[in-house]
Amino acid sequence: MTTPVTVTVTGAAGMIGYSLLFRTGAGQLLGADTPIRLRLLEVPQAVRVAEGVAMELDDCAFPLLVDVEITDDPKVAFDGANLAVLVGARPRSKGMERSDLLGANGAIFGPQGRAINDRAADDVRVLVVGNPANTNALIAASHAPDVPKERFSAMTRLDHNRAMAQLARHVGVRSSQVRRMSIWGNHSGTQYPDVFHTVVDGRPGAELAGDTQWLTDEFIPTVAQRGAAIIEARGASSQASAADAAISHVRDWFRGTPDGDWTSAGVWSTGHYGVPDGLMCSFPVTSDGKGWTVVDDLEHGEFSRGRIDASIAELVEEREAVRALGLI
Ligand SMILES: NC(=O)c1ccc[n+]([C@@H]2O[C@H](COP(=O)([O-])OP(=O)(O)OC[C@H]3O[C@@H](n4cnc5c(N)ncnc54)[C@H](O)[C@@H]3O)[C@@H](O)[C@H]2O)c1
Ligand SMILES: O=C(O)C[C@H](O)C(=O)O
Repeated sequence: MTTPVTVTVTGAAGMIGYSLLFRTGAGQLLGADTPIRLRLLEVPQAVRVAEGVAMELDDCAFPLLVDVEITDDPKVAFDGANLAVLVGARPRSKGMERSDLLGANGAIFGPQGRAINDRAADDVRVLVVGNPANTNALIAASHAPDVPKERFSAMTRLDHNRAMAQLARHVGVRSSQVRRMSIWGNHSGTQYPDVFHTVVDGRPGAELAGDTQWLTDEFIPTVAQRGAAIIEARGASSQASAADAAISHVRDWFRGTPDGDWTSAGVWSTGHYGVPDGLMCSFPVTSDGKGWTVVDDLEHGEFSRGRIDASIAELVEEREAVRALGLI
């Protein structure tokens, strides 16, 4: 049997964890040929719930699931991790300012970044799901100086999938007929879902983008505000779709994106498209199974550029805020 891959999941007792862990056990994260050793990290008061989740994982008798360990200690959780999926985060509570939220999450993602640096396997890759995902990823990466920055990514795959579904519905095709969607910027209301470079049922998406009213009044706000709309409808944030997006993100990262297509992920910027260095910014990306590569040379008109710049400005603001708090 192949050597098991050690996967650490934080926030294992939470809602996304409850979807993600069972699909992981079933082999959907890394493929049906890869045995997995799971390490679950939770805060002390949620360890008992995580133990219950682990009991249910046992009861599935997943052939690929070699072992499940639960801990409240990041050093133990990330020991030997080949993949870390950082889901656990501090949600925004009533009356909490954005800077309070960034500060509270900094206190989580800083120490976790440090523990990944000190304890994880040499080939560790880290996906940050917990919000604010881009800036949490930036904080974690900043505390892991020995881990190459390109091994960290922030999840914008849910936005990507939402954009594919909305575009497919608008055109009247299946989402499998939409290729080359791109999410630019931050996983927030300022994100820019870009249809200009899509190919829809073999036709250039730029033709559809001619319908500026649909783009501006429907498509962009629907995608960018979808998380809030789900919270309003369910009374809880996206759970199954977020777990599904995490699965797709990891699968493409480890097994490669399909030929002729790309996906979207928040990655460490190194000057692509004029984005300042060292921001965890969403770009269109491909993977050869070893790592992400930003898709180069896409041209942007004024409409797109203005929106991309607005989202980058927000990422810069968040970086300044966590810098001012001494978190990076
Ligand atoms: N990037 C995205 O597209 C996306 C989509 C949906 C949700 N999210 C975010 O994902 C996060 C988790 O969502 P959820 O619905 O599972 O929330 P949840 O509140 O149900 O679960 C979060 C879990 O994290 C745990 N946790 C908190 N601090 C921790 C720490 N220091 N170490 C380990 N575990 C810790 C909590 O105890 C809780 O069990 C939230 O921040 C949410 O906003 C991101
Ligand atoms: O949890 C949220 O605030 C929303 C979430 O990031 C989402 O996009 O569904």
